[in-house]
Amino acid sequence: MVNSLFTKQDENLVSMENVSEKIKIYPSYYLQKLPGTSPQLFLREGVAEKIIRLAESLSGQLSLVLIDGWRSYETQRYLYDRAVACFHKLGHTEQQIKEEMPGFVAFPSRDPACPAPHYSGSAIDLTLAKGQGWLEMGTDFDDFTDKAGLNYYEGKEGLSGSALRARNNRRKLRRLMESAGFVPNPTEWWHYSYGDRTWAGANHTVPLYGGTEK
Ligand SMILES: C[C@@H](N)C(=O)N[C@H](C)C(=O)O
Ligand SMILES: [Zn+2]
Repeated sequence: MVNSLFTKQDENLVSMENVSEKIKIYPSYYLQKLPGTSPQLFLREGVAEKIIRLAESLSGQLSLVLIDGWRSYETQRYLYDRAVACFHKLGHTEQQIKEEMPGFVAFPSRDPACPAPHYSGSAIDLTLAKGQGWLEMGTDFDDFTDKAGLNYYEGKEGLSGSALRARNNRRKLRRLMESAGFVPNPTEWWHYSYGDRTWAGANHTVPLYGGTEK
């Protein structure tokens, strides 16, 4: 697939800074001083509009915390290599790593046919907050274990109070994001996308956005 086939490839990346009182930015990778990061968070214009509309619809003290949006190739490469090294250290086999990686960190591809989702500016990592506190989700951001799975708490009996809160908060984030047209990543409760190849697969259509530089 070539870039001209992405119908929204010309859309700009826009900064999410000061776009809504209901949106806070927590640039985790910049704060970790990873290569290729910046304190700003960028999304494709159409994706940004959806997120702003969603945020503005939140009631009371609820708000969105955006953790990552458009991601440079350099950052994607770093995250990928770091996760592989971490899985090796934990004793995972090559086969396990091959199977686990796509769910947790996409391959750092700039291939127009198959760009890493965040490199297209249409994938987003986020959570919900109430006042200053982030809602309980059961794991930290970028916890690359089964526990981060979107449905980890579903269908489990005898959940503790905090597990029940995490289950309900994951459901809440999912309901909000899906009703705005985003698709979730089954292995990471914080990752959603609109218009990338994951979204296209789930909607039996073609991606709207390819990879892009800032
Ligand atoms: C690394 C994590 N925050 C994330 O975004 N994972 C997905 C699978 C990705 O890298 O596209
Ligand atoms: Zn993500």
